[in-house]
Amino acid sequence: MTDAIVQHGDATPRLAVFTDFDGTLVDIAETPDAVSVPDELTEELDQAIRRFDHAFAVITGREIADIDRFLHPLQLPIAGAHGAQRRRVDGSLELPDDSIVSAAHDIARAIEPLAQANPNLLVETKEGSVALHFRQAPELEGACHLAMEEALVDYPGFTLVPGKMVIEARPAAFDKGAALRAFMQEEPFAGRIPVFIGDDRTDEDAFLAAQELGGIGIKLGPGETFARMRIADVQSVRALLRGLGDMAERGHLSGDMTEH
Ligand SMILES: O=P(O)(O)OC[C@H]1O[C@H](O[C@H]2O[C@H](CO)[C@@H](O)[C@H](O)[C@H]2O)[C@H](O)[C@@H](O)[C@@H]1O
Repeated sequence: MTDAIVQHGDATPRLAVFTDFDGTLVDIAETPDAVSVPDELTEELDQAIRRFDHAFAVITGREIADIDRFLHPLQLPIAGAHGAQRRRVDGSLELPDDSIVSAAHDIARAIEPLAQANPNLLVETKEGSVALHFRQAPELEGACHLAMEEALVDYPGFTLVPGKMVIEARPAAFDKGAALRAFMQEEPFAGRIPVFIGDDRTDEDAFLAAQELGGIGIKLGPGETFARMRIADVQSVRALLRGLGDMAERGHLSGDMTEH
């Protein structure tokens, strides 16, 4: 554990906690709509908000509206669509320009013929990004990458990001690290130690951002990573959030994670 987090006594470190959604707060499912959100998760997140004095946010590839639907009735601070959208603690929104939103729709239209020819592919059009899912047709991974590359030729402002059985196009100007930094400039995050927990390649920018700001990245599962710590699975993430929240409430911090 870093010196930054293990401090006891008078100098209690105050954490700003950020988590990814899919694969981190909930287990991966066959399709984006099929994820299961246990009631206890919303209760635990509600408790986390209070224990971290509202310095808690989700940074996700999904749209904000999607997370609101899954975590109803909670309305957390969220960076959605890989940071293209952001809802601050006070509820105010930063949304992408119309040109970005319409470019995402154009990219989705360009890849639609591939999805129509292969019903097991799924195009997810978001406000500012597009995902092409091949979880149910893994043999089409190469074709999906190719279709996305071709679709992006006319949109140099977009970049491709591979995820779990998905290839996504997002504006190059946004990523999860930039979203974390934006939150960290605002109350109640400012001045706290950032912790970011995620499981996927798109989370690497946020691991780096958290660590550059004096905090810690925690990677769920195997695979190369910039994160300095690892955690095993979704259940352990939820246990960690409960534990950190409990210790924040009691005024000191420690944890049960593996440094690598
Ligand atoms: O940043 P995240 O919160 O991890 O979101 C990343 C993407 O998650 C979703 O896709 C992934 O989860 C699906 C449900 O478990 C799974 O079926 C899919 O294969 C995964 O790639 C979501 O649909 C995307 O929009 C997010 O960008």
